[in-house]
Amino acid sequence: MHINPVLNWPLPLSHFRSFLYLASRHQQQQSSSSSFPSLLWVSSTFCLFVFILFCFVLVVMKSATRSVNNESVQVIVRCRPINQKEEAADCSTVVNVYAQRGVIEVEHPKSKSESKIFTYDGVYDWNSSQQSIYDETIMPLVSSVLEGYNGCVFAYGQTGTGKTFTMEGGGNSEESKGVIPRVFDQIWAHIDRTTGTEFLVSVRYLEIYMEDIRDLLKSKNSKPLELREMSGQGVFVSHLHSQTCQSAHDMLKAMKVGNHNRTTGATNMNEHSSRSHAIFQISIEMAKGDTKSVKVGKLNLIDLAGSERQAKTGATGNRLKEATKINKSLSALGNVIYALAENSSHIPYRDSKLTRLLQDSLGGNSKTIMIANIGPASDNYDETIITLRYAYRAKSIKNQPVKNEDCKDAKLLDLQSEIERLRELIMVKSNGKFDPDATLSVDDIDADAAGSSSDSEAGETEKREREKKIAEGKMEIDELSKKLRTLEKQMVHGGKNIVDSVNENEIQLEKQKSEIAARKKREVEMQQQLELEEESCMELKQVFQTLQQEVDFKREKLKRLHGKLQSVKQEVKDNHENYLKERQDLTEASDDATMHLRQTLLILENFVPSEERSKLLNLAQFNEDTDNWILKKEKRWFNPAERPLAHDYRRPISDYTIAHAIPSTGVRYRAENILDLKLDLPLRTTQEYTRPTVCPQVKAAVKNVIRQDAENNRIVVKLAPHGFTGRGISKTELEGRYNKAARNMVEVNKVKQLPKSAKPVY
Ligand SMILES: Nc1ncnc2c1ncn2[C@@H]1O[C@H](COP(=O)(O)OP(=O)(O)OP(=O)(O)O)[C@@H](O)[C@H]1O
Repeated sequence: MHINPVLNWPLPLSHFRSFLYLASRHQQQQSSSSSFPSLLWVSSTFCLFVFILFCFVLVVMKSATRSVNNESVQVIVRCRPINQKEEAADCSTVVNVYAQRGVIEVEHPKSKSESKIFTYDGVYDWNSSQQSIYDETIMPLVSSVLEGYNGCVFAYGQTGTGKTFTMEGGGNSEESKGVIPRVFDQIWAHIDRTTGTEFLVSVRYLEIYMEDIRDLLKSKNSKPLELREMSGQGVFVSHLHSQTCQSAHDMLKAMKVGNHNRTTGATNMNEHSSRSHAIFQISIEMAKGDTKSVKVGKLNLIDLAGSERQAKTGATGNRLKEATKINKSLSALGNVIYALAENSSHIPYRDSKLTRLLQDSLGGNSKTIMIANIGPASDNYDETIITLRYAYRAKSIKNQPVKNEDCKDAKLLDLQSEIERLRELIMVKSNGKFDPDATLSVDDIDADAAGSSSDSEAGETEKREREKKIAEGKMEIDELSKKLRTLEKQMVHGGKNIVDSVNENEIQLEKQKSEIAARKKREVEMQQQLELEEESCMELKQVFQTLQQEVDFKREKLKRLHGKLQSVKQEVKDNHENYLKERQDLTEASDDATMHLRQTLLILENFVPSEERSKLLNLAQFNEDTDNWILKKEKRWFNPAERPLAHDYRRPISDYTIAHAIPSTGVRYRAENILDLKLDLPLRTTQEYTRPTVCPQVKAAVKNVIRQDAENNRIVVKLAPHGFTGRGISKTELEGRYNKAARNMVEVNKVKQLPKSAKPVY
């Protein structure tokens, strides 16, 4: 807004003021005339109108500045070194990394001239260190989270390209530490330095395995969790365990516990392949001084499972099922990226649990970094190109990060008020002498009691009762103090380790690092801008002196455009080939599933009686969400006394148990029958068995066939020199059975030729 130097008012206001001045002059001149009242009315109406217009402009400008706060998803690409397997298979390196320009070039394995070029916010080759990636890209994001923004870092790429290596690290050394442990260090270095602020840091860790959400901070067999959506909170996982941390070490411990519980497995492409998407969530609540205003920074650190082709990973059985689910959710992620990049009206977030959880990180309230991991080998050319294309598209996704200030639902506020309440309670109980660490001594109490009853002659019983009451009070205070200490422990006072951490050199170093990172980023951006401008300015710069020159220039331009057209055509062709490959993979997976289904149906139809089948069918129902058959929800008994009992277990009878057996809590007891399946007793017993009578013609026909087969040497009767009896059958009985069978097949030539000592083997 311009400032009028004369009146020193912003322009619209200065107009407003001049108008008032003119109106008053006019009023003075016309004071005697009869039109004065009407002029005053007109001028005041006009003033009001201008004022309203001015307010409106202000509001529009403010909302415009807010909507301008769009921020693109930052995309960086990291290429891992070629591995032994690839070297042994004589694969060549087809990836060239130009870090200064932020460019990745991928050569076609069969023709080097057919290379593809992609530009990103940052690119890192096989020599890049974990430290440089962190300092240059992640550190600024974590600083924003510590100011109250939401942040997200996710690693995406083909299996075995180094996502876990980048996010978690590749060993125990300091240099090999990945993004996640470095984030812990940065957060706690900040807390240690920030005086006068209280922090509440908590972590959660979950995995999405075969479209089931599992809590990684609980045991491996914990129940799958549900996704919920609430206005203001967005999409979140309900009942996910949240662990409060007091140090970087606590966070590291939580990460290790989670990693231990995470599902991994070996494939041809990676010995320790992650079979699930893992999301490590950090929440940092910050309250400055005594203010009740709390800022909350949330950070999602995501290690996605890698996309894979069955032909390369050699996945079968469970591994194949996992791969199908992984590919399905990654393809849903790809669709979301594509729709956001194309500004589509519908973004298919609901297609998978992963995309629902990433809803805020992609196109929402978050600062997001995508790390696209690729391999350099010619063998993975197709997969590398697919990853690079997705990453390129993700660059154009716009987010709207907003600082989470003055959060009313912050846990820190509850914690602070609970601590306050406990302190007051302890104060009241200890007669105004507040000291949660002090324990009241009996002598103090005795002295107190003696003082208050020195005049009266209290008996022994009264004294004992008083002592008992005092001891009870002491216990209560101890209990409250313990509770208070536990709560206080959860909250961290910033600046506690200021002496250790505020090392001038360290702070200086950190400042320099972020300056270098910002400069490097600017350089890359400028370089990219320069290249773009150079290209577009070429035509303008050209001075056409002769017609021939113009023709040459136009020909050159045509050639360039032709090249671009060819590369677009190639992209379409590649996409089509990829589509065909993906379809083939899906067909193979579907064939596998069909075969499995046929086998199961065959068993069902031939070995499971029809009434049992229909019983199962009545019990089962198909769940569209989980894409699976589940058993129908069993009946829940509101009155615990009505619940059926399994075997002779005891029914819960205590008030406490009954009070907790509310169906909504989901509490179950061992004695509850989850499925009330009644076993059908067989209609007949074995004693009632009678041999079926065989029609004599059939008997004769069978005998005939056996005889003919035996004559043609098709029946082989295995005999051993020494007899062996089966379980529960005596030797004589066995021989008797053998002789009977032999008599039945008396005509069999082979039997006739057997030595007399020969005995059968069963
Ligand atoms: N930048 C790198 N430098 C050295 N080794 C690396 C690098 N990136 C990956 N590796 C090695 O490559 C192998 C595979 O890496 P990693 O397990 O991280 O892949 P991934 O992408 O997480 O695979 P998946 O999707 O199957 O889980 C590991 O042995 C890892 O140590």
